[in-house]
Amino acid sequence: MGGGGRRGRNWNKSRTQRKHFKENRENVWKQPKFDPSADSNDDPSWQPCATQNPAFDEYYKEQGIVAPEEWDTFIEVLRRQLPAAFRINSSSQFYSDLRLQLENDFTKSLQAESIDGDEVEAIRPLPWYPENLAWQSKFSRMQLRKNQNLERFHEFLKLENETGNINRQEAVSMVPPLFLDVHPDHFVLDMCAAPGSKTFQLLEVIYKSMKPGLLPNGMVIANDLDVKRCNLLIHQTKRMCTANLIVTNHEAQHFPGCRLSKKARDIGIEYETNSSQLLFDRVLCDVPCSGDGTLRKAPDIWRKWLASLFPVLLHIHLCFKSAFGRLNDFPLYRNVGLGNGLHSLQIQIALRGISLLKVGGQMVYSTCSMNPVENEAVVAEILRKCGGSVELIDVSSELPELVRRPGLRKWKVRDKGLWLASYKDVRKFRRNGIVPSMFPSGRSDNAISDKEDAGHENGASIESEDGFNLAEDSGTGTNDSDIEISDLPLEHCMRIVPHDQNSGAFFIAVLHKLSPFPVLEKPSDMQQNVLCKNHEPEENLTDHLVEDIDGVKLNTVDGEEESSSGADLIDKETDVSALEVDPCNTCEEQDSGETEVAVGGEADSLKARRKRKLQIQGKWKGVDPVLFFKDEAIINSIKTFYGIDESFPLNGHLISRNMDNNHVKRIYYVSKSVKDALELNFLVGQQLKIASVGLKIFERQTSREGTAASCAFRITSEGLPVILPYVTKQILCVSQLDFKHLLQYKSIKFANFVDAEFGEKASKLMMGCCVIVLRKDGQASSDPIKVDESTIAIGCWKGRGSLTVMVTAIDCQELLGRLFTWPETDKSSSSKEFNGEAEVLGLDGDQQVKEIETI
Ligand SMILES: C[S@@+](CC[C@H](N)C(=O)[O-])C[C@H]1O[C@@H](n2cnc3c(N)ncnc32)[C@H](O)[C@@H]1O
Repeated sequence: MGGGGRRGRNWNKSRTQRKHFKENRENVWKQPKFDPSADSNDDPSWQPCATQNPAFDEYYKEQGIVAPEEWDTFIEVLRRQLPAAFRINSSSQFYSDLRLQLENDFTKSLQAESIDGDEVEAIRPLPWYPENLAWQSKFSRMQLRKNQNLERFHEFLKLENETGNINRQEAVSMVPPLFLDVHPDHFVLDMCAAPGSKTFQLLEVIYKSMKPGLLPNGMVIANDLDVKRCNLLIHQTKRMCTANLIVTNHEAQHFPGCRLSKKARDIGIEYETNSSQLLFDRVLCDVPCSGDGTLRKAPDIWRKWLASLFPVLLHIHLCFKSAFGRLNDFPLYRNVGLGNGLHSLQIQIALRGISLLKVGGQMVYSTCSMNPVENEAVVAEILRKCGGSVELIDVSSELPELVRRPGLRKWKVRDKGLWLASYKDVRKFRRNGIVPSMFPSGRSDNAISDKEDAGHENGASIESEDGFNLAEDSGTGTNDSDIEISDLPLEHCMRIVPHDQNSGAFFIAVLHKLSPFPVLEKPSDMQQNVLCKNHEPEENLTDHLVEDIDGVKLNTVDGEEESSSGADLIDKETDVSALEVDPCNTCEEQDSGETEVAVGGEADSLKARRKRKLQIQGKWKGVDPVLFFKDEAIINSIKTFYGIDESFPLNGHLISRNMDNNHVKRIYYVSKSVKDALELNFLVGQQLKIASVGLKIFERQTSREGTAASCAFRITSEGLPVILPYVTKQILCVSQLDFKHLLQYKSIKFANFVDAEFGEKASKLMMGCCVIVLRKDGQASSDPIKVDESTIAIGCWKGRGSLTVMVTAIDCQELLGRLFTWPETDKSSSSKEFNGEAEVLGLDGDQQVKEIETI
């Protein structure tokens, strides 16, 4: 459905896409996995101890995560169910209608239904989220499902969630993108993006105020390491129907630099935007973390803190506590261990993010963990590693309604039952797992001597120590005067805790890149020489930084482990892999002499040949190749059939994922920004492993009436908003009544349209796909079609005797409701009505829609 604008983009999806989406994406309004309210409110066997964990208490009390006098409130709120929150998609064509519906209709009607005369507002906008676009409901998902009085609201949430008009998202998870300060022309990298709620938010900003038929200059690259979660990300973001997104599947800490080689630049190959590397204005670094900030949403985390224990140990633990009246120190620290274990990875990912940031750009580092080792310690290490090239921004005056606390400047590290105040407390045999950067000072120079450590190493076990103490008498015997305090301005970080505004917990830091990375503290002579020689320190240095941190060999750009000397590492740049044939692929154009030709000066032809060659290859095994679709015959047939205006940029913007042009089923559209990035990616040897790119705009189509259509491709629902202003043929305006009938009955014979003139015109369209635009109030049937933000259009199929909508049932339902008041929720009666009237009108309804399947 093409609303000429953003509305259509979000609720026009193919049947196939919807199916996949349903299978892959949790529709939280339908099938909650866990509902603590159900337990607490309805189930007498509910066990409060499921939300208790002495180890958790002990750990966070010691860290001073909240003041001692707040502790009880903090824990009490943590144990309560999390209010459901959701966001209106601000790029939806109907976003202001949705907001009005919430503000005027549901706010009042739900309050009237309020249970037990409860004073708490049934739903309310989150005060810190701009423009009343984010809302919180006091009802649990179970209440929404089971309470008849809430049914209309529940149906609303389900429908709008499925059509992409609203997104269910934990309130605090909405915060990091707000601090990223994204603009529509920004290149944004979302490093750990799945399942994609923040990516969706970023895309909304990129699309803000975009006119119909125009695409923003910016783009988002959303990356995730996990293939399955990448699929979730793809299906989540498909609801956004965007041409400005690339989804990639890399380890974020090794995200490709896509940097043109010096050699390539020397011979004149230049990336369109005159830059030689894919750099970003904004980076979101929402890293993998232990996740205890989501305890209210996922209460099983309470148990996971104890997961490594046998229940009997827990029992002993609790007995011990009651007998001796103090917290003991069993090794319950699964999450502490997890947090410690993630610390180095989090640093690596964040540093890679900084390295891919343009000078002047901003990065948000965030976690849903409360643990300072995953939070402040990581930020401190970034600042130390980057010298003065990165600053931590004070954003305390932004979003004043958002209650948050400054970051900590002191904390301790917990390891194997011991509290460690500084690195000198780390026993030698634990120094692989506990690193200096976990401590506030980040220093290793005061490490305990081997001699002192010998006792630990040779078997003086943890058990022999007094490991059952907290701060006052911690296992290492450290006292408060030993505790390190960071000299970095970590108070500029922010921590959101649950009891401040009835939310989950989150940690956020905003970093600003002031200059290229400095030279490493002690680079080897070789590195220094190479850096000076090439005058291009940044990428290489970044690579070294990563190497320095994790001690792991870098991957080369084509995925093979770097094993060469430092000089090679610099010299390799990206050109070698960019210009070489991928050994995994066979290519018609084997080109042993290409490099010499280039040096010999035939840069243009070489450039063209290389591009062509790389395009016909699929570099990444198991991933469909990304190819620029250039089949003139097909493109011309599409242009001619739909009369696509020359001003619509098609050339170079079409992508297929199939090497065989004769069997291309789907053609994707990419924005100029994505096109440029893809071109660069080809030039650098397809470093990006692209799982998904662009917007499906054309799809090969047939019907039960055969393939008589002179154009084999239909315009997809999601592609329609982009191309609608440029379509001059196969397009008709329809009256409100006939539009309503089309949505209701799905297929109408030409003779049965109320507006006979429209039926006549429709019968004269060419067989195949066409576009039907809803006529606006006051518009005459003879007026030319003008597309603006309020234009509503749908794709239809012109058959021999009838016109059939090519819009999914749920989209028809949503549009009917939105345009012509909501249909009854009683589906049985509405489908009966539909079938009965359809028979009278001689329609085949849904059945015919099903016949028009893609091939
Ligand atoms: C906190 S979640 C991200 C949530 C996401 N930003 C959102 O708002 O929907 C962390 C993600 O990092 C991914 N991940 C874990 N290790 C990674 C790595 N080394 N590189 C990239 N992604 C990674 C996980 O698969 C997971 O999807």
